[in-house]
Amino acid sequence: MTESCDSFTHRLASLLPSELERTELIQLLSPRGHSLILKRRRATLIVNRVRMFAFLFAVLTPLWGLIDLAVFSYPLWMGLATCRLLACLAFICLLLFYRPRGNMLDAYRSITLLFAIPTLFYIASHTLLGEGQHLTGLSAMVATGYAFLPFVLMAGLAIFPLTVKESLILASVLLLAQGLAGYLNWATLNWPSFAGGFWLLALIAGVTALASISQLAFMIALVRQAVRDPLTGILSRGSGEEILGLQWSTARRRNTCLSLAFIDLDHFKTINDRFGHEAGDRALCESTQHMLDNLRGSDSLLRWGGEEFLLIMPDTDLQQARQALQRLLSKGLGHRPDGQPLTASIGLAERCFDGCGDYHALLELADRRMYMAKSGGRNQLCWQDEREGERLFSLSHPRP
Ligand SMILES: Nc1nc2c(ncn2[C@@H]2O[C@H](COP(=O)(O)OP(=O)(O)OP(=O)(O)O)[C@@H](O)[C@H]2O)c(=O)[nH]1
Repeated sequence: MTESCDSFTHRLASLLPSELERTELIQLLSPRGHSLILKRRRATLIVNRVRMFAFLFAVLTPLWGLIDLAVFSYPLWMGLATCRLLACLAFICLLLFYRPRGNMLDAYRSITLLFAIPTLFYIASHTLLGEGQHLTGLSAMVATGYAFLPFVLMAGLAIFPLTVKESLILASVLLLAQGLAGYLNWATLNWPSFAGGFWLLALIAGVTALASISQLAFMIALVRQAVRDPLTGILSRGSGEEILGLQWSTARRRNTCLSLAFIDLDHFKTINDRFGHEAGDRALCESTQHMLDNLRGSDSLLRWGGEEFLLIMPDTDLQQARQALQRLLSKGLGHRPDGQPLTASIGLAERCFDGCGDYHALLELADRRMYMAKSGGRNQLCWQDEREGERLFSLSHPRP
C-alpha cells in the first residue's frame, strides 16, 4: 500500500517542471516567496510583453476596419471605425508611455490596462452591433467575429509568466465577465448554446494557465542559474550588486538603516597551497554554509569574488549589525583542512550613520574598512565608532 502510494507520488512529482528544484516549486503557486531579483526580472518581462501585445493590437485593430468598411453599411461602419481608432490610440499610448520599472505592481497595472482597452472596445462594438441591426450573410459572419474577443484575451494570458494564483485571478475575471454577459443575455456569438461557448473559454483558461506556469518555471530556473555562484550556490557578484542597489533604493525611500559587511577570509591562499584547490573549494563551501545557517531571513549573503563575501543587512543599524556579526562569528566560519578555525577580516558600514550618498560609497567604505582590519592583524572587525572614529576590534574577543 505504502509502496503504491510512493510510486503514485513519484509519478505525480515527475509531472512537475523538472527544471525546478523541489524548494522552488512553491514559487509557482504564489508570488509571495519570490526573491527581489525574480520579482524585478518578471515585472520587466511582463511590461515588455504587454507592450508587444499593445503593438500587435495597435496594428491589427485599424486594419480590421477595412473589412468592416466592405461588409457594413455607413452609420454602423463609421461607429465601429471610431471605436477602433480610439482603441488603437489607447494601445499606442500604452506602447509609448508604459516603460518597465522592475516593479510588480506596475506590471499588474499594465496587464489591467492592456485588458481594459479591448474590454471597453468589446462593450462599445457590441452595443453598436446590437442596436437594431439585422445583419445577414457576410455582415452577420463578420459581426460574429467580434464576439471572439474574450477568447483572444484569455489565450493572450499565455504570453505572461504567471503563478497559479495570478492565472486563477485573471482567468476568473474574464470568466465572470463572460458569465455576466450571458446572464444579461448579452452574448452575441451564435453558439449552439451559451454554455458551449463558456465551456470553451474555461478550457482555454486551463491551457493558458499551464503555459503561463511553465514559462514561470523556466524563468525561475534561468534566474537561478544567472544569479547564483556555481561553487557555493549563494548570489554571485553581478546579482549581488543588483540586490544592493534595490536594498539601497528601498532604504532611502523608507529612510531606514542599511548595513553592509565586507567579509574576507584570512590566509586562504595557504589552504590552496598546502592542501590543494579542491580542499580550498570545500573550505569555501563549508564557510558559506556556516554563515547561511546563522543569518536572518531578510539578510543577503553573496560571494563578491574569490574568498570575499558581502553581507547585506536591511533595516539594521550599526549596533544591530555588530550583534548580528557577533552571533555569526560565535558559531565559527568553519575549519581549515588541518582543523584550525577559519577566520575573517570584516569591514562594516551603515548608510545613515556613515552618511553615504549612494551604494557605491557604502561598498567602498566597507571594503576600505575590511583592508584596515586586514592590515591591523586579521581576524578583526573594523567600523566607525561615534567618539573614537574608525575602530578595530579583535574577533577572537567574545564581544565587540
Ligand atoms: N579553492 C579556491 N580558491 C580560491 C577560489 N577563489 C579564490 N581562491 C583563492 O583564494 C586565494 C586568495 O588569496 P589572497 O588574495 O592572497 O588572500 P589570502 O591568502 O586569503 O590572504 P589575506 O586575504 O591577506 O588574509 C588565492 O589563492 C585564490 O586562488 C575558489 O573558488 N576556490
